[in-house]
Amino acid sequence: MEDNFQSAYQEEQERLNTALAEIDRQLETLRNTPVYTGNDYTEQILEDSREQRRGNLAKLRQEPYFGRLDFAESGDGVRRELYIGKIGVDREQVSDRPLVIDWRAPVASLFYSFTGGTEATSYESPEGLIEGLVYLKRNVVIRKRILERVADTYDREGDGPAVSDEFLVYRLGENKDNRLRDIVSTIQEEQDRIIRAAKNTALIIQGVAGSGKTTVALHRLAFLLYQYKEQVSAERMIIFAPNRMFLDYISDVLPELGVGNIQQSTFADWAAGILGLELPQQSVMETLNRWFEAPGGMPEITDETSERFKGGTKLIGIIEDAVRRLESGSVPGGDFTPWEGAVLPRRTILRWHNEEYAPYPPAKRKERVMARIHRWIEMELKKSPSAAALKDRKKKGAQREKAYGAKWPKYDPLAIYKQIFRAVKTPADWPAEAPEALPAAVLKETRSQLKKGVVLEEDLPPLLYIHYLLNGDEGVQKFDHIVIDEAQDFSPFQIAVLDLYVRGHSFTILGDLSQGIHAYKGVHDWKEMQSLFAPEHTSYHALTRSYRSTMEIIDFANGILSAGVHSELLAVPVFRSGSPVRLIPYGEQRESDLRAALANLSGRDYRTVAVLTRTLADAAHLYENLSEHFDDIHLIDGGMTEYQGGLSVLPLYLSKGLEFDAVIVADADLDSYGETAWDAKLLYVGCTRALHELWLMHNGRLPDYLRQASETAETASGWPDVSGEPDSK
Ligand SMILES: Nc1ncnc2c1ncn2[C@@H]1O[C@H](COP(=O)(O)OP(=O)(O)OP(=O)(O)O)[C@@H](O)[C@H]1O
Repeated sequence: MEDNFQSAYQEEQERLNTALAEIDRQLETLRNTPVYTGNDYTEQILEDSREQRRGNLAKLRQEPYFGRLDFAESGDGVRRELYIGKIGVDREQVSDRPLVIDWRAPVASLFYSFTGGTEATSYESPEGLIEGLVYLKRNVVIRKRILERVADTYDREGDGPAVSDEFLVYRLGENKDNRLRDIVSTIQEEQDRIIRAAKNTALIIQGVAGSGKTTVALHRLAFLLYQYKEQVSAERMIIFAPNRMFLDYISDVLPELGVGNIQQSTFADWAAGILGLELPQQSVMETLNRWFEAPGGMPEITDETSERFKGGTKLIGIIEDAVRRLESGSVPGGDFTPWEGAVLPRRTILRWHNEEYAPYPPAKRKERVMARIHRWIEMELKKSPSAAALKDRKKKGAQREKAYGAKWPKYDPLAIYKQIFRAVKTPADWPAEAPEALPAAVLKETRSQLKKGVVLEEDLPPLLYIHYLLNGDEGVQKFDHIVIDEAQDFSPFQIAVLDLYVRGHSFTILGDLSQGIHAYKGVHDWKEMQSLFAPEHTSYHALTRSYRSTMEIIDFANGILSAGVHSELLAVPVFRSGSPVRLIPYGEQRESDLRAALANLSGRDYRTVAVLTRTLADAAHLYENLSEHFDDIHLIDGGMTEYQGGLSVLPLYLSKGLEFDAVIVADADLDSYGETAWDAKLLYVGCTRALHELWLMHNGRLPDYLRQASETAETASGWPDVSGEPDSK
């Protein structure tokens, strides 16, 4: 075994030497090629491509590839060694194999989809299905040109028929810093299928916590850019994430994959940008406060809860009705008379509006009709009998044209939205009462909020829809693809609106219903989203394996899911064992116990440790105390734009999407968490943030689901033994 390993290592070292020498040579040649600065277009294109290759080779000379796959096609049966890296490189001499194959290339898919066995396997290539035998799947870790590790995960001539998880487990055992990383060397088969799925479908992915949803979405973008080079561009792709700090947390993955310029935004920022509204961050924080900081837990949610109603599709009908109503009475009454003696009959204007410009949306129609009127005035002016008359008519005409334009309805989304909620005077031909379909509570709340001039996050989808109905998509650059992360917190209305801004329903929608802690606005069942698309335009996938946490943590989190969330979407752990989950009752002093817990965990080899509290107010209070004792400690609130890693104190609901080497859940007891499924979801989110260590601190009165979880999973009670010996339940 040792000999095999030695020879594999030696073989890879030799191959690495050859590959590095060739990459260095190619880079040298390119660097010696004078940079073209002239105006010849073809030369400029060639220079761009040389510049890109210079950049790629400079990266590759540090870490040229990460995997090797030996594959023999059924046709000629010749075993070929294929080296797979983040970027493909051709050889200097033309050959049947590139020096490095891009991980996104069709043949590289075998590296991920092959799950073992001795049977022939196949992959889809542009020439059709290619069959053959896999002989070897090998992971090769190269850092800064040094070969650090060689691990075979499958060897046809070796002992086992299956692909081993050993290398994956080694990778998962590493500590994390303040950024999410790429996983190209260990993408798993179920993830690969999503990454490589065809572009023009709304993919809906339910994935348990830690199943790699965010990571997979980012890799999928890199894949789509490679596979559909001619059809998509990075600038026309967008990823929506829950907050700006999360965007910062994921911001390294795409550049690591050699992909730049993909737009990244929160829905609120993007929508406010299109609407030209200044949506204060304040309003996002207010929503969080209302739901998460309320004393006594989350307020009750019904279909008439404002966020939920405004996120549902019932409002669509009300909006369409209002816009139609406005439009039908839009052409002002009476003929248009720019000066005495010149008359443009209303029936002519109506013909332009209702017939000639009928295909345009209302705001564009108005624009066109007004432009036509302007041209008509200019023609009429030519008939002026004298220069003095011309001057007089010009002045009058301009004034009356302006006045006539002002008589049209104001095609402003916010103005119309206010009219729907009767927060301003409505047009004369509208009923005095607001539409019956608007629930009384939503009407009252929204009316008073709009009267104060406040626009909330929940108002953005309806406002955008009105904007779209008024202006259509003329002049709008549609997206080639949209990724929505944490999609369980998106409403169906948000998705319906986004569908208007993307070509070919090209979506990757990822989320986890068990983490649906924003139930007041999000979906409760993926069918709510699926039903927005024709069946042939959507497909559903489930990711059930969880990669983030140790088996002990996953078992414990599964216990919360079964007993508290009553969900069957349990996670399947990768076989990575660690310390038991620890439940620690507070002694005399809560804060000094939390301090001691943090001191213990941060004293180890971990890079990120978090204390999760029930509310932001708790987090702020605790932070004040802890910051006197710890240097590199940060308080995370909803307005943060950057995630710094190290030690963090944050309310549990803001930890969604993030991960930490070790997590301390403060106050995991009935004083802070009730027995409801929502409380259980909150704790599920918190517990699944931990990679290696999870400690729950409490006052002895645990919610029932936590008690049950602690009985079914491997847990330890109390402080760790100073001797480091494993301790009992
Ligand atoms: N195939 C893989 N190889 C190595 N690491 C992986 C793999 N898949 C996921 N991971 C790791 O698992 C962790 C969780 O990934 P990610 O945050 O993308 O999951 P998620 O499903 O979005 O999680 P959550 O919903 O809980 O926020 C990350 O550290 C990621 O690097």
